[in-house]
Amino acid sequence: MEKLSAIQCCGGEQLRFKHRSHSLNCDMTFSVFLPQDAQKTPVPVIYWLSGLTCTDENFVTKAGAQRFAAEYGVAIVAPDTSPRGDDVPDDPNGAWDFGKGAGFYVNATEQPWAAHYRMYDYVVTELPALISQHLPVDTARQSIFGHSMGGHGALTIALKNPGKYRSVSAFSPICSPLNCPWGEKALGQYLGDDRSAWEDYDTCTLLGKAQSHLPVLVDQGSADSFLVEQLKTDRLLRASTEHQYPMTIRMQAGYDHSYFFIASFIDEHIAFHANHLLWS
Ligand SMILES: N[C@@H](CCC(=O)N[C@@H](CSC=O)C(=O)NCC(=O)O)C(=O)O
Repeated sequence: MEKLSAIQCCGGEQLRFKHRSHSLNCDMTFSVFLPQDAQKTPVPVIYWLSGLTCTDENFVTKAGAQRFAAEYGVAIVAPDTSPRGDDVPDDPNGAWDFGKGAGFYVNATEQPWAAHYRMYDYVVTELPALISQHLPVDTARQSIFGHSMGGHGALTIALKNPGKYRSVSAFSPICSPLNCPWGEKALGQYLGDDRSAWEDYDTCTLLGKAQSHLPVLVDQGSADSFLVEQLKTDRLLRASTEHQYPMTIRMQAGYDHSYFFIASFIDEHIAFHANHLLWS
């Protein structure tokens, strides 16, 4: 693991690393905020999963999360959103909602994607092992959150791995990739035509299979231009009611899909996770 940068921030450090990923078969970068407390003792960790078109840097530079992570003494790890490099296949037409920048946090089974597009394994297994080996983080105390495609990633990963994460939250998540154009485009190519294989990565379907409940917080802006066609928060509301899965879903009046929305509520999301990581 090679350290690319280290910048003092809010009493702690904003770090960036590069490493060879065996899950993704390529070189990857990721960012980590370590609070000052990490100089004394391993700290709990929250994973942030970004959305379409993002790298590890969007969240680091736009969300304003470091001040609150420092306050609660938690690390935040922000991976990239897809495999990278010249050997990694991309959308032939250069689309922004498929291929590089759009890994969808799944393990692809179809060619030519299967050799590299394994973001699920990368986030769930490889990255936690790597950071616990090299950084002062306590991966027995983990939570996960994300935005849009990353909100879908956070929710599905938490639901598929009971006991691994203490809490999950999402801003503007894609609630049911089985039922929206972004999801149909990505899962259809990464996983193939058999839609039953997609159910394993569909939050609304996974809620119906859950044997236990973890704390869930979702924020959605009412002025989000993707809400009706892509995100479909109404489906999440219906599924949580139908399957009696308790969660807090808040419609935030007037907010759009941008990082200005995330920055407006990031303090509440970090406090929510800190509550479960530090005191429960
Ligand atoms: N390029 C697109 C807009 C893409 C976009 O809005 N991406 C969002 C995530 S969308 C769902 O996963 C994002 O987080 N962008 C990065 C940022 O820093 O804002 C278009 O032109 O419409």
